[in-house]
Amino acid sequence: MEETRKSIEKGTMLPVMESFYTIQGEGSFTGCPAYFIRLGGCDVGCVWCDVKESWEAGKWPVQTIDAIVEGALQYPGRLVVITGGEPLMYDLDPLTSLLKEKGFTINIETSGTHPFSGHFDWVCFSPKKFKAPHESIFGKADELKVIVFHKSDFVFAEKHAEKVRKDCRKLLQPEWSKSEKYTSEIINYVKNHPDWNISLQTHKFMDIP
Ligand SMILES: C[S@@+](CC[C@H](N)C(=O)[O-])C[C@H]1O[C@@H](n2cnc3c(N)ncnc32)[C@H](O)[C@@H]1O
Ligand SMILES: Nc1nc2[nH]cc(C(=O)O)c2c(=O)[nH]1
Ligand code: SF4
Ligand SMILES: [Mg+2]
Repeated sequence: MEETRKSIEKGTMLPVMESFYTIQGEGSFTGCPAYFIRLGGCDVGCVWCDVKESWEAGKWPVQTIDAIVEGALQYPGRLVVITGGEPLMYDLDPLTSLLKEKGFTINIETSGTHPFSGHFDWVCFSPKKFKAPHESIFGKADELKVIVFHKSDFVFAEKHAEKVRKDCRKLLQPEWSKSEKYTSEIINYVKNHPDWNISLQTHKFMDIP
């Protein structure tokens, strides 16, 4: 028990809610086959979160990083997406080092609310009103993906855009249940603010994980 706790703290064992080979549905890598590793545990509490069952870390089996990487190696794709839950609740240095050793391209989906760790080829930063980001995310983000659930989210998006790198891609993604209302507003916004692009949750249209 104590050994497991220590291993989680070191990042050599991690709680895994699920892992699955699918098509990246969102963001810059939309359409790319990828192996998703969904770590358990999140303390952000987004009211519209589409994986609330991930929040309680203790609910999910703890796996060694060797077992996690072995799972990824079973599929032909060499792109891994680490998501959650909130993956940066854990030290991701050991897992990403091992994945890199095996030749994977490694992307992360994060709210950026915890100190940054790990080595990534692409960092998707999706800031949340429910918990402020940790300063360490701003220099790391390759993609700023803001979920639009309320009209105030456009201002929220611009506020975060001021803090990321100049070459960071800026994406607006409609919150799934409010898609009908906000997709048209996002289209208008992007046409008038061409430095922003649209991201949709295309896996939900395709009805795949
Ligand atoms: C479930 S989160 C896990 C990773 C991390 N906790 C985060 O929020 O970035 C993965 C992505 O799904 C987005 N997302 C979650 N629920 C959504 C919803 N109902 N509609 C649209 N996007 C959603 C998040 O903003 C994030 O970009
Ligand atoms: N297909 C697919 N693409 C995704 N992109 C980000 C996801 C996530 O939940 O982090 C996700 C997901 O759950 N499925
Ligand atoms: S930060 Fe991500 S996993 Fe956590 S509640 Fe928000 S959308 Fe869900
Ligand atoms: Mg998802």
